Amino acid sequence: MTTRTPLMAGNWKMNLNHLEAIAHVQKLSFALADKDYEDVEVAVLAPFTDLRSVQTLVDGDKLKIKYGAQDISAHDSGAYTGEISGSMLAKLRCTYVAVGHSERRQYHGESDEICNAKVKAAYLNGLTPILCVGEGLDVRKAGNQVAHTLAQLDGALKDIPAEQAETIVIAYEPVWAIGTGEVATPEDAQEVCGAIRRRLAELYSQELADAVRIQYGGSVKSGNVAAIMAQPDVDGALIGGAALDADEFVKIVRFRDQ
Ligand SMILES: O=C(CO)COP(=O)(O)O
Repeated sequence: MTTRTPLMAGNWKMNLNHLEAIAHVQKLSFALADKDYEDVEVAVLAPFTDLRSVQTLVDGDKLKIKYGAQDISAHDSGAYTGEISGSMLAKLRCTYVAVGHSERRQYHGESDEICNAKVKAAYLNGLTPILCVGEGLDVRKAGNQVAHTLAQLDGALKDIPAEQAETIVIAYEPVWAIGTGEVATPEDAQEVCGAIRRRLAELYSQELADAVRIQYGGSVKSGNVAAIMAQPDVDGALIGGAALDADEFVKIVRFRDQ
């Protein structure tokens, strides 16, 4: 049985300017000890304008925290005003990039095809995509959460070879649980995360499926993280609001103590 290192990633969304980002990462670095990183990977997904500052801090102080972006252009370079390319993110030594967050799907019209192109752009530049999938409330009420989420997964992974897909991180984020305080039950999270892993086994191989980390995201806090992490197919969390509070984020990283 493969052991998967849990990934606790804070998605700052459109919060923390570059000065606040420095203060926040410094706070995290003071609070987190070497032993916190022994069996957990810690990452922050920062706004583009923060990334250079975060990089300088992480490099200068040799911090173990990883960082990445919240979006990536599907294009390599050229006349795409306002876009940020994968090579620009790679130059800033980002490890991760979120793809297809529900807020991008909802407010920026990102389809599964666009997510697929962005996953490809991430791999082209040596970045690890955190592919976000998950259903809205209507779909959940109709009981179609698994089919809906797996269709998003299939769409985003189209033509992605196993050598790439084996490093992907999938974040299952039910839209109705994001920023609402309405956390999915651990059983809800396990149902869909388990289905995602089985689909990865069908699309690729059991070995690959066993290696891929699947996060849960949606109103994760220090008080509910342990029960969610206890589920066999949940390998980490993608944390929004609670990641903006450094003390709370550290408690989430230390989920085994909660
Ligand atoms: O969208 C999320 C992380 O990407 C979850 O946000 P909240 O933790 O604020 O619900």
